[in-house]
Amino acid sequence: MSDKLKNAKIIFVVGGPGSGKGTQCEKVVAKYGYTHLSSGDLLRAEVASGSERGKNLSAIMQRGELVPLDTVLDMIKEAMIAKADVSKGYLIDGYPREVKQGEEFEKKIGPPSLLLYIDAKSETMVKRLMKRGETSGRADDNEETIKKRLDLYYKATEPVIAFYEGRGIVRKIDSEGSVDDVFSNVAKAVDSLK
Ligand SMILES: Nc1ccn([C@@H]2O[C@H](COP(=O)(O)OP(=O)(O)OP(=O)(O)O)[C@@H](O)[C@H]2O)c(=O)n1
Ligand SMILES: Nc1nc2c(ncn2[C@@H]2O[C@H](COP(=O)(O)OP(=O)(O)O)[C@@H](O)[C@H]2O)c(=O)[nH]1
Ligand SMILES: [Mg+2]
Repeated sequence: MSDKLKNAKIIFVVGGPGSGKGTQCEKVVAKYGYTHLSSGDLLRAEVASGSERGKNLSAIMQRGELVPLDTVLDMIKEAMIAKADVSKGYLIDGYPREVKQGEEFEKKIGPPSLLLYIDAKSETMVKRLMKRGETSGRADDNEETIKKRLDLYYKATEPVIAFYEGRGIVRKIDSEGSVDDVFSNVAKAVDSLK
């Protein structure tokens, strides 16, 4: 476990693609001053940098597959350490994507206090992503890749929720409603930490 992050308050934000994780995280940042780290955003920044590592990542992400565990974890850890002196806590968005990622995170960084499970129906997620794709410029917001991302979510990521349920830290949030309705439930869960 890392020294600088020893007492860090950590919230995992898990849910399917397009469920509204990023949207809710922004609101938690505004209200609670947490640091938002989206693993997808970190990877996209690496791709945008034009680095050799970024080129490899780009192809994997366009196929809707998972990039190697160590790559994402190192990026998250670096970003956490950079904010350690000023952060009230961390929202880790879009990670863990599989149980193994959670286990490695805990070995290298520490345990989460809460897992926010942002839950929407698959039709809702597809609809939101197709709409987001009109303006996002994301290479993976297209019908074919969305389908692969959803399949992988149900296969690899849903077991993560069951894994942490055993520890009693999962709060399931229905995200079919409006952004503000969803946030009122997210806020209750975050408040329960204090
Ligand atoms: N821990 C992670 C996070 C992201 N990715 C890669 O980055 C892509 C985009 O991740 P993210 O932005 O988190 O996408 P989604 O959750 O699918 O969508 P959203 O931004 O809508 O949450 C994933 O499909 C995957 O290829 C990954 O491999 N491992
Ligand atoms: N109606 C509705 N739309 C939402 C909600 N949350 C997010 N969206 C929309 O759904 C899309 C995906 O949201 P995003 O936060 O990027 O989801 P993520 O993929 O889980 O990070 C965005 O275009 C949002 O505008 C919500 O609670 N209600
Ligand atoms: Mg997102």
